[in-house]
Amino acid sequence: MAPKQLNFITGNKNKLIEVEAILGDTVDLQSKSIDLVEIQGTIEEISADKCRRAAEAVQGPVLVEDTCLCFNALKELPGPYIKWFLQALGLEGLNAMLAGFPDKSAQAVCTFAYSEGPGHEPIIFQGRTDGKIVPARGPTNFGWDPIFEYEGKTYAEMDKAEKNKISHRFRALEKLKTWLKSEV
Ligand SMILES: O=c1nc[nH]c2c1ncn2[C@H]1C[C@H](O)[C@@H](COP(=O)(O)OP(=O)(O)OP(=O)(O)O)O1
Ligand SMILES: [Mg+2]
Repeated sequence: MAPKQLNFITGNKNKLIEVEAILGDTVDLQSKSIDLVEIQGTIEEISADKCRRAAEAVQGPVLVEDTCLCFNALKELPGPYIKWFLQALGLEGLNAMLAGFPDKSAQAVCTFAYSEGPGHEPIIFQGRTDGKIVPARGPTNFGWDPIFEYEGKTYAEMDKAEKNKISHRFRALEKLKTWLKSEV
């Protein structure tokens, strides 16, 4: 059964702002900031595990999301570990990682996981946007937005509405929305 309300658990306020903007009034969105432990593994394993932990933490239905930035030349690394690479190396360092490779292409991957509560298997919704890694351009308020270029503009150079029409997060939420409608 699809829920009428979603409780989005995230410690990242920029994610929440985008999710609110993309979902609009299609669903009643609640949220709670919890810093969840994240395991190592495939993208799907990490999201599902994060979802189970969130369901345990709030003892109820939850939505979580995990974002990856995959460099194709590096066999999709840093992937789910991008947060720690960004923190350690910064935007310039992420560019430098690709210095020895002609292929600068990358994929932004967003994986939502929804669970009805503790003991319920998470359902996964994934969206992907293909782009390339470039020297930083645009405002630096959200993660790696300034170095991810899609069709000539970095995410950071786009206004919010523009990013929210083509982003990995938008594409994942389209699938979530379809599921919400199909289960009514
Ligand atoms: O659209 C995005 N544009 C640019 N940067 C982004 C985006 N979305 C996530 N990010 C950054 C945040 C974090 O450095 C890493 C993902 O890590 P990730 O674990 O999914 O996010 P988080 O720890 O900040 O929040 P959460 O509490 O939901 O796990 O990429
Ligand atoms: Mg996280």
